[in-house]
Amino acid sequence: MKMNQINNDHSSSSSCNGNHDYTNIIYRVSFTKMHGAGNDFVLFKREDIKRTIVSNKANGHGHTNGNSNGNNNGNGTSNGNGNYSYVPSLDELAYISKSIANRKLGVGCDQVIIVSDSPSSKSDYEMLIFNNDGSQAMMCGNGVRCFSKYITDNRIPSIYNEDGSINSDRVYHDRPSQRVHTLSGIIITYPQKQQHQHEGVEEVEENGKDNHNNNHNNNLNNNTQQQQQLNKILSLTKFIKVNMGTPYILRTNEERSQLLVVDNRSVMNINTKSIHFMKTIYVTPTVSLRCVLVSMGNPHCVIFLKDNQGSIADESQLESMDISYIGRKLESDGLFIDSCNVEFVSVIAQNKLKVRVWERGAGETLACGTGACAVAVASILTGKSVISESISVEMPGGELIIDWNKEDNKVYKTGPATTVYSSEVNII
Ligand SMILES: N[C@@H](CCC[C@H](N)C(=O)O)C(=O)O
Repeated sequence: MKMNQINNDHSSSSSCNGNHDYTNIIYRVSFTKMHGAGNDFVLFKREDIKRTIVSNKANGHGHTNGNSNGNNNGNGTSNGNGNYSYVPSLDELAYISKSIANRKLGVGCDQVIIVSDSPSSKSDYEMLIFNNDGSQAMMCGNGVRCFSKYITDNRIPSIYNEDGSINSDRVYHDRPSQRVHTLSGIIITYPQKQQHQHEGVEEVEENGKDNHNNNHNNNLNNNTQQQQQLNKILSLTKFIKVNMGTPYILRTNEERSQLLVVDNRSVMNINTKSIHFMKTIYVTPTVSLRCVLVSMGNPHCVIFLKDNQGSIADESQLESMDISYIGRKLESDGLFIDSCNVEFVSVIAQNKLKVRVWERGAGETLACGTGACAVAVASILTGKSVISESISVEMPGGELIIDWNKEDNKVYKTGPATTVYSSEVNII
């Protein structure tokens, strides 16, 4: 479920009797740029996309209308000047995401995250994810923390009340947890759980209400201003905990055909025998790698450098090694049912791992949330880490804390979500 072929003709022109006909679609999107440990995102609500169609075909003069082109019949209502707020198709979302994610011609990001209404009362919101190559992703661990902060900061109401009834007045309720529908199932975030770093720092009201006399006021104002600035800085980053669900063994193409398994994954727990997930993969005719294959809702191929000494690099070379060659090679290896993300790991201590990631559809990123979970699970399964304690996964952009809970067999991840700025972008 990775690639959505982008099949849009977003502009067209033809020449007949010397006349030049054209139709152009222009999208305007209000967005927020965020990142989670350096894995960067552009977030917006589905309804924040406005579309204008500019055409001279109807009367030979410049003309705008609200009709969509042949491939994408979006629905919408015009405000009279050709600007349309409407429901874009999945093809259009892929096209828009790829354009926005372009680091030279757009805003630039690893993934685009689109906030949508939940498809059922079982969840509160829906999160759509597109990699920067325009392919749709099933899950994004860093993205879901940013999603959760974006919902809370912008007080975006769910269309469902907590009891499952329709929230017809669209009233926002702060919830201790948010159920986020993704292509790989429902992920639960805990937006108010401040953990690590800024825990316990008090926030004051913006207008500093408790000023009583003038002398006192100046000091208080200074303090209040400082405090307000601190609040602003603190509110830019929040530490959010996420229940990332159950880890799975990732099945290969061969296994799927041999075992006739319908799904490309099967559930795993701490007792899972290593035979199921350890694989030897040839990256050249003479170089093979021992990998652990894990699904955290999306596919991961975890390579511990210490298990592959002499093959690609020593553990001490993690920071300097070129991961793009093997990353690309594995991403497109026929072994995988739908490509994969690749993690390169150095074990610093029992529960401290250093990781670099090659993401399918995005290349090397500064961090990967699902990747950090997959690495922690792989480390426990292969006896390098212990399950009863938190595992620190350090990536080039920051640290994520992972806990695999033996009781419910779920993986919990805590890490930062940071707001960078909000703006608007045109896509032509
Ligand atoms: N950065 C992500 C994962 C994004 C999707 C991935 N590239 C895929 O296609 O599976 C994360 O933080 O998990």
